[in-house]
Amino acid sequence: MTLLTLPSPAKLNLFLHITGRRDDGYHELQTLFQFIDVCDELSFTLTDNPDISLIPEIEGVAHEDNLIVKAARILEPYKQAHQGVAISLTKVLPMGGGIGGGSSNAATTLLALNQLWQCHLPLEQLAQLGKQLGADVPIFVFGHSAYAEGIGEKLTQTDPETPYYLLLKPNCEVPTGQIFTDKYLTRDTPAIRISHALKLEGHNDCLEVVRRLYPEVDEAFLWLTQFGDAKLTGTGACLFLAFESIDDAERVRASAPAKWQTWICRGCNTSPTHDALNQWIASQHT
Ligand SMILES: C[C@](O)(CO)[C@H](O)COP(=O)(O)OP(=O)(O)OC[C@H]1O[C@@H](n2ccc(N)nc2=O)[C@H](O)[C@@H]1O
Ligand SMILES: Nc1ncnc2c1ncn2[C@@H]1O[C@H](COP(=O)(O)OP(=O)(O)OP(=O)(O)O)[C@@H](O)[C@H]1O
Repeated sequence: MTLLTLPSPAKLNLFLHITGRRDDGYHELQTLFQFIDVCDELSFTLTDNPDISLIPEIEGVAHEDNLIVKAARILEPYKQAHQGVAISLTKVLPMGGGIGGGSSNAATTLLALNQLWQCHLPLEQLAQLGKQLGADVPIFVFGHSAYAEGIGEKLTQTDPETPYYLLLKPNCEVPTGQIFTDKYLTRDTPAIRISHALKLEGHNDCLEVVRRLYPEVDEAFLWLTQFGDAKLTGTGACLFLAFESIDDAERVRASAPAKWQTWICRGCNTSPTHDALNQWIASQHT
């Protein structure tokens, strides 16, 4: 029985500029992605029947709508084996948080089944397949911090600093589509050069719209701003603040109102999924 267990991390958008809107309604972005070591966990066991099972299902998400199942279905035509897969999920990452949990789960599934089903697809092809499931899937497939353009799929690998972060989830979920269709969203931030991206004190163009629509985010943003340069990730709802020391981060966390979920985490420039997968591959060859 082959068992592969992988972490499925969250991402932060260290900045997110919206530079335009395409004819299909999708937005042109310039953003800097970094992973954090807050993760869901997915376990994959090959089975003798061709089914794709998932335990537990996510409440409110139908089996075939789950991005884990969708990712497995996308890979099915490429599999060299007749086996199906039993997947178990430990969900930690809040949904509608702007930290990309669903996209991360999809990418982790693509990476795991590419090995277990012996599909032998290169990362570029996995990312291309994953893009159909969400704009954030390619970065999780690629597995290295990157500066992104296009709708988030044109990636340039980079290595930003890896501070500690206090991640804070206000008591609400923000649907990505709602923010991108808001008429007050800034869509004309001047494009920057890639070479400037790492030196940039960038901002998130979604912040003002999210604060106006979600008073919970506004309140949490004002609270976190007392301690430094608080930022929104993606289209929210999560906010984050960087710290040089874990003790400083812990002190601020200790004073956070109990109604908000908080995590202390560390930025990582390689995805924990890839670290674990590489270890597993190495163990298969010994
Ligand atoms: C905001 C980010 O999280 C930044 O990393 C992503 O761009 C969003 O990625 P995602 O959640 O995977 O988004 P998708 O599931 O592809 O899209 C959700 C909805 O957001 C809008 N959307 C998304 C990405 C983008 N570049 N422009 C858009 O206008 C579209 O209306 C789409 O229907
Ligand atoms: N495996 C999954 N994990 C989380 N959400 C899923 C999953 N499969 C489907 N979904 C759906 O995707 C929606 C978005 O979830 P997700 O956790 O990716 O939010 P998000 O962090 O705001 O995403 P993003 O940062 O990509 O905008 C959920 O509300 C849920 O309906």
